[in-house]
Amino acid sequence: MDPSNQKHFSAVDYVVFALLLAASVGIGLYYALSGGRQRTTQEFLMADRSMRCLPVSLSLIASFQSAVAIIGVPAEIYTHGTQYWFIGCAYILGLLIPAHVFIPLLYRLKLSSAYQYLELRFSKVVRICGTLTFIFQMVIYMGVCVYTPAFALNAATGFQLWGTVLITGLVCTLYTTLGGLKAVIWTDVFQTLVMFAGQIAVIIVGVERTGGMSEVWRKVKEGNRLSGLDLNPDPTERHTFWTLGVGGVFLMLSLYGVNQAQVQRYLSARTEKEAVKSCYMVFPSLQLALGLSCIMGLVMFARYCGEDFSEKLGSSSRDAMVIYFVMDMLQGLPGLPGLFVACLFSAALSTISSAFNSLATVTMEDLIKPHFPSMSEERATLVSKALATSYGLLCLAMAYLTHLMGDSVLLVALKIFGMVGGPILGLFCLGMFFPWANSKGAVAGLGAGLVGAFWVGIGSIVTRSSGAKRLPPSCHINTTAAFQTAIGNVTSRPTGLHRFYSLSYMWYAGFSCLIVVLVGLTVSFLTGPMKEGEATPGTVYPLLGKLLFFLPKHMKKNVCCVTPLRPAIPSPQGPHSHKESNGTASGQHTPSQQQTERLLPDADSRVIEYETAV
Ligand SMILES: CC(C)(CO)[C@@H](O)C(=O)NCCC(=O)O
Ligand code: NA
Repeated sequence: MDPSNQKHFSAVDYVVFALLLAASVGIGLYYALSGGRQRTTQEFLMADRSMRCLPVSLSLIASFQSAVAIIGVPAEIYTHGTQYWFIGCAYILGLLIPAHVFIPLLYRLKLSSAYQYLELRFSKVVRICGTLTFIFQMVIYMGVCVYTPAFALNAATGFQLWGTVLITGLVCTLYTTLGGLKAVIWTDVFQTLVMFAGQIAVIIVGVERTGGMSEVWRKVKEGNRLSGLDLNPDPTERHTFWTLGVGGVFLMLSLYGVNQAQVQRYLSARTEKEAVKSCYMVFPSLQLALGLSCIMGLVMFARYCGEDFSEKLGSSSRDAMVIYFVMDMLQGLPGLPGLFVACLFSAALSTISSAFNSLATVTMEDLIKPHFPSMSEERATLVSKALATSYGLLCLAMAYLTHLMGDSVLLVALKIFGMVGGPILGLFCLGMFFPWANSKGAVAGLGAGLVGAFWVGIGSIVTRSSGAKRLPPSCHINTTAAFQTAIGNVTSRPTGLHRFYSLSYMWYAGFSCLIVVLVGLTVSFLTGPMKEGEATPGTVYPLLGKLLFFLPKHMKKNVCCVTPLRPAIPSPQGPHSHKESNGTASGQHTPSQQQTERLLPDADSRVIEYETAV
């Protein structure tokens, strides 16, 4: 970029930014030296299962709200209009289902890693496949997260690119390793507040400097940036109500239902009720975050009227222009550019730290501990800390990989969530909702889901079938209409495989989840489906039983093949009563020898709980 276009920081800005880093490390140090001083894995990885709902909920939004969203969403609104806002509709089911299906089921199993569920429900192999898929997902995502803010700052202000990447990665590794999950959650709380403060500051100053609310509104309307509800059912249409509001639900479920980073936070809550409450509290904050990013995109549009930034900012224009806009707006207000940079890095740090800690957890719990059952707690904690550090260093390497990709960062992040998170979601759905699914079916399903997702994902990159319609770079309605007819004449509908490749990326999660379930069920039925009572108690959610609530009980029992959500509590009438426990449609359940063996060694408490109950 031409250096004359670059904006510069004042000393105050550097101080504000340095304060953010210092405060984060300070919180890490505090939790290294207080409480149990991070000497057990229970504290380091699970925060002693003692958290309250407010910090948990702020930490939940921080996990997947990174600089990618802060920069990517305004850039999306600026170029394509406000259609993306409808992803907010997906938050409703995308949070209600985790709160009422996933959290109760996972919390009651007293897990440490979400993937432990897969061993309880299926087998060790499925657990390891699930864990490896998760590690793959988070390692790539982490690279995007650490690279994005550094790259955008570099393009707009000449801030040293790799120096910034290195500082972010190292500071984050430091406080994550020092303070464990408690530090991660409490820095998330602090960083989420800084994130909102930075966005609000830019919007207030931006509206002021573009001539007030009504002026912004007028320009946005003239430029045709306000999108109505697009109900086009075409699944290749990039953003419509269906892709965002329905496809987005699967994306949300893969993040808020089964992703270890989030499940670990639910499990760290002191009670199940607090966990559910924290999930509910994510809703307003996530809407606020989405709303602020959208408004920022609109203010930016009002300011530049869709001006094309590719000349000023080079190839990286889409994402870098957000920083350019911020620096332009905040010029002459010392401290505010620093606050925005702090906002950007808060968003990034809180995501990367969640990734480090969750990766250390699954590597420890799913890959190492099962092989060294007699490892001392002290040793295990030390290994977990070493793991957190190693993932921190790996993250720097992944940032370099992102550097080589060069696409819109929001697109890259959401594609990763869909392509890799979708199949994991499918695996959990297969286990929770389909009692017949067996372990062979699960492995085959996961494999097929990943192949399907990567086929369409890579196909779309190679054939460049993004399905994006660019809005004209102008404020005036006349040119808009002319531009749209011109576009309409040029673009023709893709056919055959090309049509498959142009599937909207918002459907990737739903599409791959569906493949996992379909292939998983087919293979299960071919290889001998599981029978009633074979699955570990509490691992199947009686979905069919709940959907067929109108059937008489004995018919449901035959059709649904369910195990109770919670080990059956004996009712006063004795063991043979037909009272339903916890609303499930099950009959009384007797554990077989096989099931007891299927429980993990560290699940002793569960076995006892169960046996005493029966
Ligand atoms: C996870 C969602 C989709 C929820 O709105 C949102 O936070 C988002 O678009 N995130 C993008 C990825 C990121 O910010 O790292
Ligand atoms: Na974040």
